[in-house]
Amino acid sequence: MKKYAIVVAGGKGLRMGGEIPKQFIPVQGRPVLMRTLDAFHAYDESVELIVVLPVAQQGYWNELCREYDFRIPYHLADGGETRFHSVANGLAEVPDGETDALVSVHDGVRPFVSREVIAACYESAFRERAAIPVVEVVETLRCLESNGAEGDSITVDRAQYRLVQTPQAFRADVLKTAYRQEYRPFFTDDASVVEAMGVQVKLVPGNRENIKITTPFDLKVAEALLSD
Ligand SMILES: Nc1ccn([C@@H]2O[C@H](COP(=O)(O)OP(=O)(O)OP(=O)(O)O)[C@@H](O)[C@H]2O)c(=O)n1
Ligand SMILES: C[C@](O)(CO)[C@H](O)COP(=O)(O)O
Repeated sequence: MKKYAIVVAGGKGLRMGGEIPKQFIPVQGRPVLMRTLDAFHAYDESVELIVVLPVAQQGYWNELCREYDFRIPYHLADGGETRFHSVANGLAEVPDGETDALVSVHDGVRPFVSREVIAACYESAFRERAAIPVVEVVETLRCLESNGAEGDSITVDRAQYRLVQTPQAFRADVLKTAYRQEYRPFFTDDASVVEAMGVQVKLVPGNRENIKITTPFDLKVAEALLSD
């Protein structure tokens, strides 16, 4: 069965700030995005990788690939206005009609996804059509009431919630059909897009190290995870 992985790195990284886009920042000497692609290649060399990058960053990325002698093959697609649009651009690189192919979508800034989680997502998507990794909430959770004022909130049952990670894996035809929908602001991941057309999404256990490098603090965590 053919497997694709769309690795999205088309965002602006506003919460990270800084000169270098966060997907290119070296962590323990290797750029984040390369580490993410390494993880998929280590899982299965036959996975076809599709990297989504803003047009303005593609030249810099090509330079980095030369500098680091990065040889893992991949297709390149252009970043879009939102994550939804970036995924849609990546999905255009997956040929139509490969009805039994599987496609996963992974954040380029989640380099610590485990091989087991990647495997579990593809395997579950093969059986169930759609699968995403999640982890339990380990802190007490409060819901802000009506106007979101901090004094006006209640504790909710954390057992009823999960934190969502990527890769999010799907049968190719399901994902392609879902991404023909009009963009809606609550499409913050791929599961929400697929669910909007009535497909149920299976949850599989994620790995807690699979953080989304979003803020400068996350970079410190990433350095620490690699220093063991
Ligand atoms: N237009 C966009 C927006 C986001 N992403 C990707 O989606 C993933 C998750 O987004 P996030 O980490 O929040 O990245 P940014 O949108 O870049 O961050 P911020 O919201 O801080 O600007 C990232 O790999 C990001 O590059 C993308 O491909 N295209
Ligand atoms: C897809 C995602 O990483 C799952 O947790 C997340 O929804 C991306 O959200 P962001 O606000 O664009 O970081």
